Amino acid sequence: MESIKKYLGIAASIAASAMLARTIVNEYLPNELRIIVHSAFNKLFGRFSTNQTIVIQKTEGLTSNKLYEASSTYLCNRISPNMRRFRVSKNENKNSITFSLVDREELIDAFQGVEYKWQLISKQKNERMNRDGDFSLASEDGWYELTFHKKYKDVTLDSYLPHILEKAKEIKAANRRLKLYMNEHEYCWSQIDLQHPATFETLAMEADLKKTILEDLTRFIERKEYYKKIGKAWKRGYLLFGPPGTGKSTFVSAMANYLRFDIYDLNLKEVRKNSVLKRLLVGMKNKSMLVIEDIDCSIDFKNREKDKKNQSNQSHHDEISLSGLLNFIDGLWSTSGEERIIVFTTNYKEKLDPALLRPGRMDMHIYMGYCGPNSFRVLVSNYHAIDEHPMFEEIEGLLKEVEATPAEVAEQLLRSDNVDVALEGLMQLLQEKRNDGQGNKGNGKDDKDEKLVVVKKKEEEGLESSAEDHETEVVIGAVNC
Ligand SMILES: Nc1ncnc2c1ncn2[C@@H]1O[C@H](COP(=O)(O)OP(=O)(O)OP(=O)(O)O)[C@@H](O)[C@H]1O
Ligand SMILES: [Mg+2]
Repeated sequence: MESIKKYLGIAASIAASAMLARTIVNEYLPNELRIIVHSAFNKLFGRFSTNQTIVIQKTEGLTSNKLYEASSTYLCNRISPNMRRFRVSKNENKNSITFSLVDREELIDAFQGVEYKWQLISKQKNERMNRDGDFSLASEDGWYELTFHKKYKDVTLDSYLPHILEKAKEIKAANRRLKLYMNEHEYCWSQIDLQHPATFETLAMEADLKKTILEDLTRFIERKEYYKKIGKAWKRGYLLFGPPGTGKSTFVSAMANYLRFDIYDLNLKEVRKNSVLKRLLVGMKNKSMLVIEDIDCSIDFKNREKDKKNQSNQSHHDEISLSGLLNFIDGLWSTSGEERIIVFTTNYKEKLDPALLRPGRMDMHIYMGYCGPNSFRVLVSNYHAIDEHPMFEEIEGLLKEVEATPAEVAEQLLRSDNVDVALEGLMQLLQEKRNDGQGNKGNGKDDKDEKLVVVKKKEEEGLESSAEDHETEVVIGAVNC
């Protein structure tokens, strides 16, 4: 018993001395010397340790180490408020603040029940003294040390590190700035940052329809393997139709912000040849939306007979045509890219060629309608942050009677910061519309208002062989709140 006590006493004093030595090394030794002493410590005690440490170096030779970059991105989201010290910074090009580890501070992470300890070891390099006697630090080098129990080496290499790479990719995709591409100079896309703030929360639309659309988009994004299995290009088409000012373009931006997809806004009037169209479409990146606004006015798409004649006439055979567009959408382009959304907008669905509307091409037909009570509530909450007001009942009654677009309603709401004044103006506009007898609902012109109908569901054409295929053509003739 005495001897056990003696050994424990010795062990405790060795541990205490080791801790004291480690503190002295960390606090007082210069960087270079500290690294040498650390590696000697690790060699000595590593023999008895049950832990294993992976070193992830910032640079490998002259090139940067992708795993180091991914670890930094991943760890930035794992910084916990319990940590004693961490670093924050804001880059000019980013909207938000980024977090990162500070030298030697420990971060504990868990994955599949395994505990991981992360530590950043940084090393200043290229220290130079300038004329004033100050040091200028050209850059910072270093590495991460990732420590875990030896028995989890396989899990770490086979699952944890790939998980970090995957997560870092997702974080980067979520943080990147979206782009809006336009084909102003016939042959190529020019790009700007897409900064439209529209979201599905601020989009005035009947709640059930919004839910249906969001579910459809989410289902599409999650079905990569399914599309592969059935041998179908991973793309989906949406046709947005409805009067001017009902939010079709706003919807497109909300969709891009929700999916984190870039928008390719194709102006067909700039494209005169099928070959140019083909080049533009092939030049699109994955995770993107092809948008053709006002498809009915873009080009003479109505007359496919004329199309056929042009094709037989040599001098016209490369002229842009409906069949050219449809061929690319169906075939060549779809096989060369993934995660594509195609959106056509129009004020006049009835003017479109049936070939554009057939299932499999435009999978979902969405009617953007006049403003009803639900849309009004969304708009008034967007612009004045209120849920209730004594004037609501009367306004909602009027909205059921007359046709006012969300754009008209939004414009009135924006006219004053004083909600009473804004609502008064809106009420006047709606009363004038009613008294003029213009745009009255229920006059038979537009029987889609005030109802949400999922007209039919059926398997997509050309997929009869796949019994499991439940892709649906959902025609939503609907909407006004
Ligand atoms: N459903 C809506 N939700 C929120 N805001 C809307 C909605 N509809 C219209 N607005 C407002 O009206 C403006 C015009 O809407 P938008 O350009 O999206 O209409 P549109 O249907 O694309 O019209 P057009 O057919 O003329 O292209 C938008 O900037 C937005 O402020
Ligand atoms: Mg528009």
